[in-house]
Order: sequence, then C-alpha cells, then structure tokens
Amino acid sequence: MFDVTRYATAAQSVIEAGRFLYDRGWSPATSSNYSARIDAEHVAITVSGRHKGKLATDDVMVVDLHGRAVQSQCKSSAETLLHTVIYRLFPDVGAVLHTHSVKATVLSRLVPPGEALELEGYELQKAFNGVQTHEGRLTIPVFDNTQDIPALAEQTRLWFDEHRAQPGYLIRGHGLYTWGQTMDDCLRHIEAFEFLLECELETMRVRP
Ligand SMILES: CSCCC(=O)C(=O)COP(=O)(O)O
Ligand SMILES: [Zn+2]
Repeated sequence: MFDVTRYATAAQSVIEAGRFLYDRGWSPATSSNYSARIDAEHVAITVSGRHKGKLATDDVMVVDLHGRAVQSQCKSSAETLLHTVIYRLFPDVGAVLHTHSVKATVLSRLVPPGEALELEGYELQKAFNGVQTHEGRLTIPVFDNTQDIPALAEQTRLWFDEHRAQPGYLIRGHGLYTWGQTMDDCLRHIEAFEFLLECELETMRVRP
C-alpha cells in the first residue's frame, strides 16, 4: 500500500514536468515518460501512450519497483523498467525523466557504436548534482535502441552500477534518460543535457 497524499504530490510533479517538457519541444507526439518516487517501494509513472503536454491525474498510475501496476488497470509506460531499475539502484533518486528531443536523438546517432559521449570543460556540468567543477568529465553511454526493454534495463543496471556518479544516458535514435533526488533536480538535469548536447552538435558543425 502507498500513502494517497504522497501519491497525489508525486503525480502532480509528473503532470507539471510534462507541461514544461512538452512546451519546450522535448516530448513530442506522445513520446517520453516520467516518474516520481512515492516511497521506498512505489513510484508514480505516466500511463503508456498519453499526450505528455496534457497530462491529468488519470494519466499517472502507480507501479512497484519491479514495474507491476498497483491498484490500477492501466498499462504503465512501455519503458517502465528503465525507470524502476534506476530507483532500485539509487535509493536517493526521487524522479526519473525520459525525453525525445531533436538534439538528443540526432547526437545519439552520431556517436560511433561502442563509444560514449564525453562531456568536459563546460561550466554547465556543474548543474548536475555532485559536480563541483568544469574540469571533470561526464561519460554519457549510448545504448542501442531495442524493443526488448527488460534486456535494455539490465544493460543500464550493469553500466550504472559500475558508474554510479554519471547522471544519465542516451538511447540511439530514441532519446535521453536522466534522474535526480527531486523533480526539480531532474528537470535541471534535462535542461543541462539539452544545453550540452546543443554545444556538442554546434561544435561538430563548425569543426567537423
Ligand atoms: C511515440 S514514442 C514511442 C514510445 C516511446 O519511446 C516513449 O517514450 C513513450 O512510450 P510510453 O509507453 O511511455 O508512452
Ligand atoms: Zn521513449
């Protein structure tokens, strides 16, 4: 069982995140999925296929940390396991966001297979929790896209268990995943990624 008041707060943060991300063009055409932790065993997550700019309370449901629906007949996001694996790995994570921006999609296709996106020298790296200086390096893995979400969830679990300080990942030709202790942290991470991905794309354009 989960606390209804905590669920309502989590669901509201998901709804507001959807408006913000859709308005910026980062969650077009029903793409993307969002979640917020309710407690140690439950998260509020978007129902599959819903328009992310027009979310209402019945577009958000509860799943447990194995992705099973709790007190709902709805189908949770097709990518639910990509969320729950992060909540299980990081007990202090309070929100996970997945977006489909043009920049994340294009850049993920330009990183050679087997390589990660390396971000270094940017002052804005400090927007990520725990990063104190531009001098460090962020390693953003790019996983191949697949419809086998359990397999992809296991790949991400293995990678982030070994690289626990890294703030997110790309799925090739698909989009971005990031997380944070709070929904505000997580939204800041999305914004930081969008800025840094644009910088990387612009650098490739002027210095091919
Ligand atoms: C129309 S986007 C294809 C599915 C996807 O990648 C996505 O992010 C949305 O899936 P969901 O089941 O969470 O609505
Ligand atoms: Zn997606």
